[in-house]
Amino acid sequence: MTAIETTGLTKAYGDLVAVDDLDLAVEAGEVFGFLGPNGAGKSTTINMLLDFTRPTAGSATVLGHDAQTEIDEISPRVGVLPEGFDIYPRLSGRRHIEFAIETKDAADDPDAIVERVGLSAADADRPAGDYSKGMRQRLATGMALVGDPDLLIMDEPSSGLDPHGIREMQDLVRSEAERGTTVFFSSHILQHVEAVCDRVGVLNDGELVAVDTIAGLREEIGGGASMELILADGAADVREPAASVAGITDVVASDHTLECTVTDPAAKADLVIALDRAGATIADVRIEDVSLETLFTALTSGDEGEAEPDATAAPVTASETEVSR
Ligand SMILES: Nc1ncnc2c1ncn2[C@@H]1O[C@H](COP(=O)(O)OP(=O)(O)OP(=O)(O)O)[C@@H](O)[C@H]1O
Repeated sequence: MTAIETTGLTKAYGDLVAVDDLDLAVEAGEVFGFLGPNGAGKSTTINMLLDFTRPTAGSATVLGHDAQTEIDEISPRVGVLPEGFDIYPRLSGRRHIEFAIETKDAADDPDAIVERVGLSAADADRPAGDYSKGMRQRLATGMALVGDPDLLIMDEPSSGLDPHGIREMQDLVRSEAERGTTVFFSSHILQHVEAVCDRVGVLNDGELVAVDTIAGLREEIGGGASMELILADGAADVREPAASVAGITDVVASDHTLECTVTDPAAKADLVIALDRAGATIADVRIEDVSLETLFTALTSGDEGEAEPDATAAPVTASETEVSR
């Protein structure tokens, strides 16, 4: 069964087409990453799935029901972690959870939910207005989990979380998926998506530019790994035999180092065999996959096929790679 299916889903604001003819299918039980740079149309898509916004054209079904005409069938079975969640500053965290339980007419234990999202019992008693951004995000996640939803829609769930919180959120997504929940996870931070998602859909300027596993996307972009070999007797003499291996390009020899680009994964072994036959003694080998940043820059800037390997990619700031325009 498909948990989410959109057909020609389109939303225009005047001349601006925020979501353009989107055909997307997310299978039940899947953790699906919805990726794209700022302004790509992710939130607009989510808003149409939840009938917060009406499409200009096309349609969507959620859990088998039409998102526009059967939202009352959908809402009780969906947990939503919205982007920019509003709190009631004077109400405690626990009261927020209790409120969500009452609204959904669910039977959850508020303390169990508080614990599940990593808030302490003492924090749960504090007014939510005093919470840090990360604590608010945990609270919003807890409210989304109320009623054991079949589908969890998370809009930038790692927003405001520290690295420890991000790991906990990823564990939580995995454990929800193990319970059979479908998770639709929107983000512009690639590592967060790669860590938890079975497949990703990449949105750019309102259009879906790719749907695949991260490994599949890497392959689609051209394999593009880089390989560096250290040769005991120097690299100059084996440049030619290396360059003649199918799937090996851009061979550069300097001193004892041979660097090249691998466009076909099978060529790595062929290169080692070719160098051995040419009499080279390989002292070390280093292989780098295409970086996520390079991969998504290629997907979202229209430079498909020009992905560069990690070794030559621009330095990544902090520990995150973001899709940026
Ligand atoms: N109510 C609105 N009126 C006019 N334009 C809008 C409206 N809502 C969204 N847009 C525009 O639609 C485009 C897509 O916005 P959207 O919020 O869906 O992107 P996003 O992928 O969720 O971005 P982000 O990662 O920054 O949250 C943007 O150009 C945005 O300015």
